[in-house]
Amino acid sequence: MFAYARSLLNSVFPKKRSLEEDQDDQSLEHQTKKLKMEETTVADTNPEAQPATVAVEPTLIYRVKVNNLPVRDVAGTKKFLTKLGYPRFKKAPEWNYAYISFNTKEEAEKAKEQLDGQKFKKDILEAEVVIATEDSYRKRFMSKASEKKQKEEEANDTRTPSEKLADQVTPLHKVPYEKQLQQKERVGIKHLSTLKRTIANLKDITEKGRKEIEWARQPGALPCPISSIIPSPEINGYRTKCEFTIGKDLDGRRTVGFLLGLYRAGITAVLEPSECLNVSTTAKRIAKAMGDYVRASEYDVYDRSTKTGVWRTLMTKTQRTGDNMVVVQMRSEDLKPEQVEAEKANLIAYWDSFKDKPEDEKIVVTTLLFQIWNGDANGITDKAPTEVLTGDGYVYEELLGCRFRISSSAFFQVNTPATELLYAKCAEWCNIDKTKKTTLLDLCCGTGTIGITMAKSVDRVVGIEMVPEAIVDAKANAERNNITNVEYFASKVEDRIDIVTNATNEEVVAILDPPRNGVHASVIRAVRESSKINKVIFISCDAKQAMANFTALCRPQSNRFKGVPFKPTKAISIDLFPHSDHSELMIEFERIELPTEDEEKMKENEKEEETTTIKIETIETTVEETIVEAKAASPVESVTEVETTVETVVETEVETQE
Ligand SMILES: C[S@@+](CC[C@H](N)C(=O)[O-])C[C@H]1O[C@@H](n2cnc3c(N)ncnc32)[C@H](O)[C@@H]1O
Repeated sequence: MFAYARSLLNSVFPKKRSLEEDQDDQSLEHQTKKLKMEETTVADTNPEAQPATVAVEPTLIYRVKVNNLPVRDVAGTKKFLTKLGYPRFKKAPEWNYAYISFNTKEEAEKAKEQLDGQKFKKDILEAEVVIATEDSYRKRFMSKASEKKQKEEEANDTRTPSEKLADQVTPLHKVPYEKQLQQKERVGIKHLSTLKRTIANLKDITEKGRKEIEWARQPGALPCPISSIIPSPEINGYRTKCEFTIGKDLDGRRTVGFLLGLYRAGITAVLEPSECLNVSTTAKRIAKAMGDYVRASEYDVYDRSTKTGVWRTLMTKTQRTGDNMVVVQMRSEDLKPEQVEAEKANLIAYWDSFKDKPEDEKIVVTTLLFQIWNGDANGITDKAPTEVLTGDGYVYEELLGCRFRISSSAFFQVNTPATELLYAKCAEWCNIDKTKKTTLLDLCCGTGTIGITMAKSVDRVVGIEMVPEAIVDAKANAERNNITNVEYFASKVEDRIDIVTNATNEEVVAILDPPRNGVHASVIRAVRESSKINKVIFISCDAKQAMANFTALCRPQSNRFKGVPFKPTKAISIDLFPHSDHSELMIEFERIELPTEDEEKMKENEKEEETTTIKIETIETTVEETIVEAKAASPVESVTEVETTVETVVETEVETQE
């Protein structure tokens, strides 16, 4: 009888689901499972990981080996390294060390500096930078079984080499564009829900901290609204920058194109990009013409395994203004200076000859650059100078009514029409109040595009960028577009956090458009501590990797993260990379508003009164409903008995709840 009444009550007072249960609801779980697969590919073929090569090109892996870690305590190590900004590492339980991978030597050295000498548990950590070839790295971490499986898969692979290359460079090329967009939209949703869950599940949070992350503890999967993905206006041939390898194809013929990504007995095959949908017709034509040139050359192409040969890399920047930059890289160790000079003259004459060709073969190279590189790393490098052979050494691009100069080493988004949509949306979200004096912090500003296109609606723009050539471009770009309220700093943002911290004006808005792995944690700390910044627009081309930044921006205040935290308020994905599995995710973060002490007290009182009233009202209704239901469902029992029992249970409920 009592159980019956209890079950009736349970149907009216359902057991409260935890927030975690709410978040993990069926549909999301299903979505997450589906997305797990996508997630793995995101990390492997990120557009900015290999912005120029498109194909998987890196041959050197930069890792930091962290020694003196506790054996077995992987969870503790994860907590410790995540706190320092390194959530991804490799450690087997029996190792007393871990490996953290980086894209560049500089990043690895920085991490080494940070980790070396840190105290963890009872030990002082020792960190060292380890550089390995991708091949040896793969062997080190690939088990015999997976190596065998891969070999079997390769043997059963019936695709032509061109198809393999297309699958590698543009993995979604067979998926209808509408479906690609749906897939990318789901990825954005998944990242947002991960952010919410990560914040909600943070451990050791004080009562005050809980209030700061109240938004993450609300029911529902998403922390903020996400708008429909913005498609790319152009879906084929949109890439303005490509970096091609000069090597040999599967038949040993000298070829200019992308690495097929297969290593067979030290041989790396290069294939023409003819089937790659994202490469522009001009870039394909340039690659083909350079192929003809190296085939006719008396010098061989560079061989990565023996480190011999001459022709190494070709980079193209093909803008919609009609400007085309070609950068040719060679190894000169075996050549005499006069042979190098003769080759430069040949290249000038060669590219010049394409200006007068029939329309379908015509190539107008507006600037030709040349780089000598005898080092190991592959690709155009900033460690060697680039010589301008023809033109002024720049290409120019039009974007949102402004004209931008781009040098060979400067970053510029590779899909111009989609970038216009991204920046226009970013400006809309900045929602600049023109009656107020606003400073716009353009962090990781590249050639200054975002700040310059928005400069007229703000009082001041401050741009920080680590590539000095890009800052020279940014200054020239501001001048060219008659923008006078900008200031630029050639530095890593983390080395000039004073600029972030000291930014003052009536309003300060920060736009963070970092590389795929985000910014150093100190930048996020500076943004949080700069009380004038109330809005951050974060543009990320790899939200999975930027998650540590998002979390750092939103986590409650602590000794390490001071300053009132932010919360995500809206988000949108923009597809800058059709046929690849990447897109940009833009998130608006706003500083949370904490109630004052008085407001807090008033709220508490109101809440208490409200809860009591609601509970009493609910209980009254419940008693009535329950009695009616009980009467209907229990003809054999005495109605009075049912009434009494139900009332007893309700009273007990009231007592416990109050
Ligand atoms: C995704 S790009 C964005 C550039 C620019 N906002 C644009 O849209 O053209 C990232 C830029 O951050 C720069 N960068 C990378 N790490 C940096 C750091 N630690 N400090 C400052 N700039 C950095 C890169 O050189 C690159 O220009």
